[in-house]
Amino acid sequence: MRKPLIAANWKMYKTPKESLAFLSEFLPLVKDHTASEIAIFPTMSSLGYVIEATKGTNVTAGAQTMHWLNEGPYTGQTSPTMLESIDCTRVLLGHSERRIYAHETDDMVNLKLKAALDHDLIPVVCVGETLDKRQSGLTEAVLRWQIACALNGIKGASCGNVVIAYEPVWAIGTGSVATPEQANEAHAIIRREVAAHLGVSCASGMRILYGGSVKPDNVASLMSQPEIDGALVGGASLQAKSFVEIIRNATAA
Ligand SMILES: O=C[C@H](O)COP(=O)(O)O
Repeated sequence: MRKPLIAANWKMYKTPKESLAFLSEFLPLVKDHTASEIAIFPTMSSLGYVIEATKGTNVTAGAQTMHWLNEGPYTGQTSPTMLESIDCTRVLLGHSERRIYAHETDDMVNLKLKAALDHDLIPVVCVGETLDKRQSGLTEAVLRWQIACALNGIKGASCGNVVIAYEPVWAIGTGSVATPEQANEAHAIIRREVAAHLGVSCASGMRILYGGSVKPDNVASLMSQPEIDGALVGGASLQAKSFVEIIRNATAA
């Protein structure tokens, strides 16, 4: 049984003060929630504050990206050891906005995934096709390629905590959510590809989240699909009430 994970990706929103104001409204509203895990990925400037404020609660926090090396002359980067040093437990890897705007490649995502596993950080590896690729009938090929590259050289034994997020690029921030059936089909492709690399038992235990215009009123139908194990929420996670509604609706059925 895969426990759902509902995660907020705050992208480049919220100062530390705004992050803490969100938490003071949000944490009391979810304190008794046990039906899913809850995670927040704030900006790097807010991360330490959010980690401290969520200690001892049912909410955990993670970074939106990291480098794969422990230190070096890489201006602007944060390393896995630096995340560990502030008690960070999770990290997003290969988000399409990182792939597009920071030119992250599949090989870099693979290096980052290996580093995350070496440092016991729980990774959420993001994959997803562009509209152009979907319209050209290449969704399956893109997903299989991205998963194969990300998992290259990784052993099934170390897959326990890996989470995948399927985020069709055309659904991110557009209001054009994938239908539950489209998302379920994509998740099934991803799970089959994971099984081919890491084995069936690893794949069947792995959580695959859906991300892309998730809102309080569409999360339940997405979560009703057998292959969908949670959500990675952008815009609708920025308001505490809306994110709480998503968390509740995701596991209400
Ligand atoms: O990481 C989250 C996704 O990019 C989805 O963002 P969105 O919910 O604003 O579409």
